[in-house]
Amino acid sequence: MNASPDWHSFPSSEALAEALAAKVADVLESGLAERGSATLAVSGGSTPARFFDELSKRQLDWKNVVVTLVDERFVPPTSDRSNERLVRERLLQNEARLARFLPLYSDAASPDEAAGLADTGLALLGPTLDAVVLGMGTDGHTASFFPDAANLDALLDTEQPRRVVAAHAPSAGEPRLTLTLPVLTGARFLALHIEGQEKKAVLEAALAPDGDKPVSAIFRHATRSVPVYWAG
Ligand SMILES: O=C1O[C@H](COP(=O)(O)O)[C@@H](O)[C@H](O)[C@H]1O
Repeated sequence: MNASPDWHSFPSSEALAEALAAKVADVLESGLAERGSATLAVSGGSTPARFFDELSKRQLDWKNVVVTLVDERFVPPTSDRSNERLVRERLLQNEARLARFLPLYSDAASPDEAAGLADTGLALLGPTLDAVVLGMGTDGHTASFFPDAANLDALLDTEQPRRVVAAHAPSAGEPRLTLTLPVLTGARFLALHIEGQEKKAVLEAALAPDGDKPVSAIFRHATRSVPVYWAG
């Protein structure tokens, strides 16, 4: 299916962060009410920090929420490139300090071994994540689906049995660990959070009928409409 983007545009990053935090908190609240626990996978990079600040202040039964990452750089959490570090510093604070965190990174001998360990951990969260918030780079990558990833076909395989795999792409800077396409598109709530005119133009091109960026695959294979949270 080709999921239509559902644009939510905001005049500022602050307004976006508040609205996205309210929506994600609602989704987690529903998961908690229906199943007694809820799962959330968030992206790293520079965009989500304000959203994390807002979400961390929401009143929820956080001790029954598991937070994990959409993708991670193969660096320890002490690195300023670590997505885990960002989540610990900006999301697992305030009310959300009680949430459990499932890292993708581990001190394994290789990214592939770390991905195997993270895959086992993710399986314990059940087949369907409650909420996933993706980001996107100006090259059209989302998660760690980089256009030049050597294993892009495996990352974007709709039948991929693994939940987490390693990604090796020269443009990524370091090896990555990433959730795979079926885990992301199968989430009960899946949103894309982008900011700025440049990313808007990249996404519009990716969503054109001939769009062929990694992020295009998300919309092509999502099972329901994907809200795009955008601030100019
Ligand atoms: O490398 C990454 O980049 C994307 C986008 O990051 P941003 O800095 O442009 O917001 C992010 O979604 C992904 O999680 C991260 O690992």
